[in-house]
Amino acid sequence: MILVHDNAEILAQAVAARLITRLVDVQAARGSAHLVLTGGTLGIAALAAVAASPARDAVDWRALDLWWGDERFLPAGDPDRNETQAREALLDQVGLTPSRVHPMGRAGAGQTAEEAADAYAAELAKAASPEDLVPSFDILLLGLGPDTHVASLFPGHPALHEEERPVVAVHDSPKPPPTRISLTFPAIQAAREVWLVAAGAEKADAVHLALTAGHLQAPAAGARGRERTLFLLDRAAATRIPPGTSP
Ligand SMILES: O=C(O)[C@H](O)[C@@H](O)[C@H](O)[C@H](O)COP(=O)(O)O
Repeated sequence: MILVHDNAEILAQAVAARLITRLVDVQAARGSAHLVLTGGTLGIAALAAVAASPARDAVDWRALDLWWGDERFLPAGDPDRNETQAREALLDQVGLTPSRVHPMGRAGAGQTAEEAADAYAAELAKAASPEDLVPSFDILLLGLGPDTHVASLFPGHPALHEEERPVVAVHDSPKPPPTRISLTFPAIQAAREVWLVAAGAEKADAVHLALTAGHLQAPAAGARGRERTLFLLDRAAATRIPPGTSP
């Protein structure tokens, strides 16, 4: 489903409202929820909007498992880490269960990016059903790069071809910093719902490709959930959507 809002600010507010409502519904049905966060301007703005929402604490934050779709492989606390930005925007303001917050590895902690990716895969497997590699994520948020990247899956990079491992290290990222950790398509596509969030004219072509191309040409074309896929856009990012297409 494609939803278009007037501008980035309203989009962030609408994503926040939708996220709160969906988490409340999932927790009512299953008692807990798994949410995968993204970095990027909109991804963080949506978290800040959740933090400011009067309905925020309708979510049972103690019964929420938080994961990341990707991470910049930087030292703990580095302001450019998606984890740091998520903590500042929301996580430090709500009563999460610390053991249910699952940040990806940090540089300078004695692990290579590869070792950190393997450690994350083990953490995912531990939280998953015995036959699965990752938990059944209820909502997996993704931002969208102008080059159609999602998480840290960049066009032309080997991570696009990973069909087994749920998490990989990424080097030479065209978007700084160069070293990252990312979920792969198998992990992303294991999610019940994938919500792709994008705003700005510079994303319009990427949105078009995300709806019309293959995932090896445009990684965002692989951003699909098992049960539902939402493209949550502002008008400027939605100008090149071919009539009648949906994710
Ligand atoms: O670590 C990251 O950089 C993000 O996870 C990345 O995938 C981001 O979501 C997109 O690049 C969109 O970012 P903007 O919304 O800032 O354009």
